[in-house]
Amino acid sequence: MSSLEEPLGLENLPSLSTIDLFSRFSSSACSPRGEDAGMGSCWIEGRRCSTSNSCYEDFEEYTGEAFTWRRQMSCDMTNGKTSGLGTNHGVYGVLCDSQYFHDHPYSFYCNDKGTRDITNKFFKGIPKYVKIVEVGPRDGLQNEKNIVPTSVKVELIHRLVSSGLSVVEVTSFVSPKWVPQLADAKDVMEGVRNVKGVRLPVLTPNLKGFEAAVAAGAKEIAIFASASESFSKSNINCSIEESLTRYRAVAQAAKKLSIPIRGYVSCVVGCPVEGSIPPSKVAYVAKELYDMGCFEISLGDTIGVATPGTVLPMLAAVTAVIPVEKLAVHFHDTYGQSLPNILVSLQMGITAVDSSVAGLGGCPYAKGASGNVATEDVVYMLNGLGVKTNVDLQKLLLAGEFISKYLGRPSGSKAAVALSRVTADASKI
Ligand SMILES: CC(C)(COP(=O)([O-])OP(=O)([O-])OC[C@H]1O[C@@H](n2cnc3c(N)ncnc32)[C@H](O)[C@@H]1OP(=O)([O-])[O-])[C@@H](O)C(=O)NCCC(=O)NCCSC(=O)C[C@@](C)(O)CC(=O)[O-]
Repeated sequence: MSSLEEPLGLENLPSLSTIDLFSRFSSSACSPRGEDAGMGSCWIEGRRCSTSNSCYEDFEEYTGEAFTWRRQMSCDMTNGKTSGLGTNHGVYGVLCDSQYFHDHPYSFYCNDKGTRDITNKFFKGIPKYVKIVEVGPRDGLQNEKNIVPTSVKVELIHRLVSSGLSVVEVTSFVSPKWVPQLADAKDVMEGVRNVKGVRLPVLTPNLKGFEAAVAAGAKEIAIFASASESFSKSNINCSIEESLTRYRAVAQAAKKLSIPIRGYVSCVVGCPVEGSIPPSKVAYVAKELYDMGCFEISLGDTIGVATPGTVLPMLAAVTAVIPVEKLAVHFHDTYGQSLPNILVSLQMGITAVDSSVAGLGGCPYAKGASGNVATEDVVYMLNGLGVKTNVDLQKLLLAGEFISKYLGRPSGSKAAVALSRVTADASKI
């Protein structure tokens, strides 16, 4: 059984006795900004911890939000219950507010106490807003064997931006010998020069890449280290420590130009060569990147072997050294675990999630790794949880359809496939 086929369990990980999970994630852990290494506002057990150290219950408000639903529902408001099937009848037994429903035909509004209590119990602490970092044009396409024309990449980026995504990672300034698919980085930047009001970061593996990125007009960059020694060597041809030395130079250069830097840590749970990766190693690399000045650290399950059982101790180790609001999660969906992994991450206080339209992706230097979690699936889940993303799912679906059609294969997003069937069925009625 290869390391990719073998599920990593909690028993593979070192003891986490040094990390007091309960005190860190309990309501008593609320502390003011100054006392908590700059954490500022955070979400703990459904309470918003303000800088004044006062925790106030906010979850009532959260559960009062609209839960988006893809099926039209209506209610018999005379007896407060849903009635039989028909053009104007609800089917899910949920109590509804008739005016609200009239204004929001694809939503329902829960005002049933039992529903609210159970939602409170299971989704305490989930943020109201999640920032999605779209990595499709970079992480998604970098593994494509056939070269995708620059014009298609640029069109994809425009479509993604128009769906409301506020951050779209557009390309990498890496060696074209290592990643031929992204050899047109400069031309892609030229094609998105006029895109305003969104962040368009690019990956830079060293000073050479950084200088090329800046010359091409990049306003934000990302550096990418690994928690696995073997993956670091196969991905960027140097050890972890050598990469950190390189990145310090890049960070200093970026600082001089006031260019924000995002940091990635890859293989945060498992590596194709080394198997399970200790959370302490992930925390160490993440902290080094944070101390260099990265405004956000994205924790990448590069080969998609994580489960909620391994994500939790990894996040516990990292949040012990870096404020949770400075972290993002980045899951690949090799074992179909991305959505539960994201959900548990949100419950741990994470508010930034990386994903790739149509589930494109895979790393050329992580054999067997499949695509990133699909952005459509993430948005669908967050909509269902009443968490805002500011992403228009319809427009996102069109972007996914565009690139899937170009690549000549079905979308890797389950939500996109299901929703396209719903539309096709509806058109036959
Ligand atoms: C880091 C290097 C460059 C080292 O590659 P190297 O071969 O060790 O580099 P070198 O310094 O010895 O130079 C060799 C040649 O590359 C050139 N070179 C050197 N640097 C650059 C540059 N920036 N841009 C363009 N060219 C460059 C350099 O000029 C020279 O050219 P030559 O003299 O032979 O003609 C290489 O290993 C590389 O480009 N690796 C990137 C691989 C990659 O992009 N992998 C996918 C990233 S995805 C990931 O890491 C995971 C993530 C972030 O998605 C999160 C997750 O999924 O978990």
